[in-house]
Amino acid sequence: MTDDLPLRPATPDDFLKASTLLFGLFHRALDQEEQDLDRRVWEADRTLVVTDADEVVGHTFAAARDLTVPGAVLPAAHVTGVGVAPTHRRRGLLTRLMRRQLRDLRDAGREPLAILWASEARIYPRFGYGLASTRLELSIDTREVKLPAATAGGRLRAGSPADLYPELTKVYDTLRPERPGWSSRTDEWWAQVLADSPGRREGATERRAVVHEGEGGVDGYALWRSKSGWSSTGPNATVHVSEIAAADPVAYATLWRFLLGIDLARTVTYGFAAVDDPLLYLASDIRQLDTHFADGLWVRLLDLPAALAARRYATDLDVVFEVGDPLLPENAGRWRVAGGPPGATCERTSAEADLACDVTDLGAAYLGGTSLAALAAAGRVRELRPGALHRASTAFGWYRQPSAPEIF
Ligand SMILES: CC(=O)SCCNC(=O)CCNC(=O)[C@H](O)C(C)(C)COP(=O)(O)OP(=O)(O)OC[C@H]1O[C@@H](n2cnc3c(N)ncnc32)[C@H](O)[C@@H]1OP(=O)(O)O
Repeated sequence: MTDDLPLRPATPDDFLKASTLLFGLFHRALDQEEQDLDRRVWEADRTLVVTDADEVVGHTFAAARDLTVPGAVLPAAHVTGVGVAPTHRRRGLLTRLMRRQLRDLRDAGREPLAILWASEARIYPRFGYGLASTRLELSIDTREVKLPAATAGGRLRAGSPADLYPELTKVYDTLRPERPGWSSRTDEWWAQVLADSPGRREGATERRAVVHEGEGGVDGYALWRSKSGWSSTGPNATVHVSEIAAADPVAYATLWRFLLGIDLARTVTYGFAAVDDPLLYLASDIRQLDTHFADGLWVRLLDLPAALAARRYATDLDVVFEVGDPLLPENAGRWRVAGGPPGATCERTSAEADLACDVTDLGAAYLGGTSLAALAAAGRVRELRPGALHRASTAFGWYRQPSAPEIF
């Protein structure tokens, strides 16, 4: 019986078996270079495994990183590497792993929330994860899209990510505290972002970097690779952008002008455009960006009052939520969130509830991107006092949409 299989915190000895399991589950040939990089971020004491005899047949890891949320940067458990062996699937092992992980994280008290990227969007809502950020995947026809002409100077400098590493990290760290959805990166996590083993390239070049230097120094960068292509009508290469970040509009437009202008390329792809990405408003023809809407970060509140008191709100609010949370009953019940832009409190109350929802919905609304009003329109949040939804939904919003630049 699978239910009897031991589930326990990992030890360093489990890494190779767990890593081999995960390469297989994601249909990837084992890649030594990547496995070495994974080992650098993997923490045994934040990992759970299920074993069967000598084999690891289930795994989940919660990396300790910070996440930017509206108006704050908080510790967040970055859940990743979730998998169950095909020989053991659909017998409840994921359910056991998720339940135990939520309980352990909550009891440890280090992080008020957990986040993840889902391999399949149907998997995690049942564990209280709500869809908190979305993104646009772009496939841009470079001949059809023009950007406004450059209005200011600035210089582009190209190089390898390794050569430009200090500049990349500096720009990222400058921008990170303002962007809900961005995660802190140690050198080890940067190595994941820049991972570039030949097995990853799918016929494209190695990863390249370009930085923009404004008057005050480097203020933007892009990471990209390209893939050769020829058609009967001529050159048909593709530029794949993996990350682009800039501190100001000049740098951002200049980097995009560069990427869209690379000779012999006809298409530029980018999978992580924010749903309010400036490129949507810079491009001469938005349709030619060929946008495809996709899910991003899923958020799970571990400690509901701590999480709701830690973020900032766009307007004053005073609202009582009736919350359901079957997996972490400490979060269930009635909570009053009161305050405004400088800060809010979240306390248990016996007052009548204004809104009723599941913890999944508060996770979805947490980064300010998914509105409580939209969730109510979907029948997931219920308004119990007229007017409460309008006010709470406005307060939970934010001046920019969350956007997560990296699948961890
Ligand atoms: C954050 C991340 O790391 S995302 C990566 C997730 N991992 C993968 O996608 C790798 C390949 N897949 C797997 O390893 C496994 O199939 C898992 C981990 C997705 C599921 O593990 P299992 O042990 O089979 O899940 P378990 O038996 O606990 O299923 C729990 C419930 O979720 C449902 N479920 C599980 N996986 C899926 C899925 N891929 N699609 C839809 N429903 C699913 C089950 O049907 C079950 O529903 P029920 O309770 O109504 O019967």
